[in-house]
Amino acid sequence: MKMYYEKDVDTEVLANKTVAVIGYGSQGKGQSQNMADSGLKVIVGLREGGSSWKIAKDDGMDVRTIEDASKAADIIHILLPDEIQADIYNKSIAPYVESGNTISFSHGYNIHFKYIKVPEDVNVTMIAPKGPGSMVRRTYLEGFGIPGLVAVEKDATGNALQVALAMGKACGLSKAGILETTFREETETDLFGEQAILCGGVTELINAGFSTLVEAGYQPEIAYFETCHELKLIVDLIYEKGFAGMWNDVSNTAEFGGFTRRERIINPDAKAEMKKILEEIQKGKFTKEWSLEAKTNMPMLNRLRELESEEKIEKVGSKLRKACGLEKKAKEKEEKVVVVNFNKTKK
Ligand SMILES: NC(=O)C1=CN([C@@H]2O[C@H](COP(=O)(O)OP(=O)(O)OC[C@H]3O[C@@H](n4cnc5c(N)ncnc54)[C@H](OP(=O)(O)O)[C@@H]3O)[C@@H](O)[C@H]2O)C=CC1
Ligand SMILES: CC(=O)[C@](C)(O)C(=O)O
Ligand SMILES: [Mg+2]
Ligand SMILES: [Mg+2]
Repeated sequence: MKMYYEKDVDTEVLANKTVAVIGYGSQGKGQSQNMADSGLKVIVGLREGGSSWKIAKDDGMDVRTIEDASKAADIIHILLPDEIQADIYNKSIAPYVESGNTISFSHGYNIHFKYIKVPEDVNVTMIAPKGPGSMVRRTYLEGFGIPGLVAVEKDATGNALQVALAMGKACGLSKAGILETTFREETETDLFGEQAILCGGVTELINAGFSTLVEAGYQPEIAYFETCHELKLIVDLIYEKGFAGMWNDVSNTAEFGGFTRRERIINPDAKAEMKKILEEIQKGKFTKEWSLEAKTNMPMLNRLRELESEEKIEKVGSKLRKACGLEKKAKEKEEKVVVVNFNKTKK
């Protein structure tokens, strides 16, 4: 399918249109600020009394209730947690959706698994950054951006793709490129990626390496630097120059050892398990499990969060990141967010 870059996208289609971003969390904050800084008319829909309300206000955003924002919008971009989108949509958005509006997402989950049903005369689109919300904003301010995905589930107005692409360009995604996909493909690959590689697989790999060294009697600090801290530096090389670029930059010793031992770690059993995880996503097993968990106040997720915070690597890592000022630097990066369009820096 097609890749779209800056030159391929015209934001004129959004001239005089109002985009209501519902939610001001990881994605909502970054995307709203980027779109506002790109000159779009952005309003933010939130629940009054929630913590985001003040944050968005302090950032200079036009903040309204979800209902009022939905009423005023031509495009309603839903950036709420996936597990609550359907309830909020049915209660606070659907009553105000008008013919010719666009309902937009950054993950296909609720449309693909049919939790949200949109009227026939309304566009259903997705513009999904392939990265965390904080990086959507940070890379935009650095004059670049992260890649994105675009999909159209329903084109009621005849220009749904152009609307979604224009939002992507305003979010800063078309510099790195926006790949056309489908709601099914984005949903299944995103769930697979975050479970098997990006969030689940990588933390388990790191922790297994860390505890192997600590249990063998090495200092926890050296285990942390070796298996966690340095991983970013290695992945940065892969991000910039591919596997070959990384292998070229590391020592021959690391290259020989890495090539000859890696398949003993990520072995055929690991690959077979990845296929099973993908199948559970495709067949709806994961979404059933997650829906039940979300409906019952997330007992398992809360317990797993607790156990994770008690992991030795978290304690050792936090101590080291604090001691070298890394945690402070990361916080400053988050706070140094300038909402250029309103010529305001965060108070
Ligand atoms: N996180 C990421 O990096 C990525 C996320 N996505 C997708 O983007 C979408 C948004 O994800 P993300 O940004 O992580 O979401 P967050 O969990 O960060 O969303 C938090 C926002 O949702 C609001 N919210 C939470 N609960 C409720 C509620 N019950 N009623 C009203 N508002 C509520 C919060 O407001 P309050 O302060 O009032 O609680 C806050 O503004 C999802 O579809 C996700 O899959 C896509 C790519 C990457
Ligand atoms: C950051 C991202 O792309 C994820 C992992 O898919 C998500 O947060 O859902
Ligand atoms: Mg993702
Ligand atoms: Mg995801």
